[in-house]
Amino acid sequence: MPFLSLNPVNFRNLKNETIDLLAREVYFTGENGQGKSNLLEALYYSAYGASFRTRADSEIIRNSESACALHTLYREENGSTHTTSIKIIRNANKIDKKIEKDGKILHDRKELINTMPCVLYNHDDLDFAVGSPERRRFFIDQSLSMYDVLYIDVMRRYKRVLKNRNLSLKNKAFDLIDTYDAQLVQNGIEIQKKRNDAVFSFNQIFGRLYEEVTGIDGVSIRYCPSWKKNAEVLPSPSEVYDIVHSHREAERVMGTTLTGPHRDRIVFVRKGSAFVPTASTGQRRLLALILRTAQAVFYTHATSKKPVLLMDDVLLELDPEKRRRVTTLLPDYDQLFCTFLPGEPYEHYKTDATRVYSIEKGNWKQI
Ligand SMILES: Nc1ncnc2c1ncn2[C@@H]1O[C@H](COP(=O)(O)OP(=O)(O)OP(=O)(O)O)[C@@H](O)[C@H]1O
Repeated sequence: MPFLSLNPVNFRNLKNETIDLLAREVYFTGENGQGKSNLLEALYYSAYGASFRTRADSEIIRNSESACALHTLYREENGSTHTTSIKIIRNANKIDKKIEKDGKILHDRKELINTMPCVLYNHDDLDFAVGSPERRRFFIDQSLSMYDVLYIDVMRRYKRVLKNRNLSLKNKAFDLIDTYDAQLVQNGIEIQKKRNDAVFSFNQIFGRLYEEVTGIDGVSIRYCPSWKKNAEVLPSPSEVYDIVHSHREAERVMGTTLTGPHRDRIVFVRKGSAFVPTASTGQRRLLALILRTAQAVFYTHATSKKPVLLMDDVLLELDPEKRRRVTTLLPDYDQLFCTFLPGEPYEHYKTDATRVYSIEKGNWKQI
């Protein structure tokens, strides 16, 4: 599934031309603020129909323009080539988005799933180690949503019922709560099970990789579901109902749903204790980086397909030895895109087949 070419049109500062991506490794090098991350963002947007940097699609349209587009050509494993085309149009107060695959309109961006699965390594990943519990839930949800349409569906159903239930609690429409509970429990249990299985699979990969890079053994990921029976066993539906009901009075007072997957926690542990509070900044950064590698391996285990890796300046902060270890432990990939600042030793990593572009003011030139 490698990208063969990308044609941005009015996408941030990128020039409106087609960039040839026909290589297993493509490097973008340039000073800060020239458009390297914009290129990675354009590739990611083509793969998922959304940005990893902003939720506001209006931001990606070039200043002073009213619409932008991204056209890609990519190849599937069987050798067939396909196209995607995404148009984003600013209309009065709203944004219209039109996604096409091989010229056919897709009504939901989830239909892009598995087209060009991208695993993105970037600065903000540090949040997975030190940010709020929501960020770690996001990571697990994203890992599952990369290949499992049913997970996307169940998450959407859960979020919808949660929103309605919270609204009823806030408006004191308590007679509706029983109906919402049935949907909350049913969808919530499905999410818990998939998250539990995903964390189990991550642990088959993560601890070993982390030890190979840092020398620290025994670091693992612990899933702490909001609805729990004990540390090992997820509760049955009737037990979940009991948990939900036992919070009813408190919820009436607070006006919000107090239990469920939206309150799940995911923590890094070592020898039974939380690992992050005692980890150094470098060790925290590596947690996030290795987590991305584990995400790529997880995807390949689940689908037998290799992802595209997008690496945005992530090697920059590592010392040379850690860099070497991280790069030798990169997961199997179909294609790799990597950004570098001028002066970074990208020559060490490149092969004869690597395509290197220098990026300046949104323009690219092969070097
Ligand atoms: N909507 C937009 N319209 C026009 N230009 C934009 C828009 N959004 C961002 N830019 C420009 O894109 C440039 C930022 O590019 P990008 O984030 O890709 O930098 P970079 O090359 O990755 O640098 P760094 O190494 O600092 O991350 C800035 O010059 C910014 O002004």
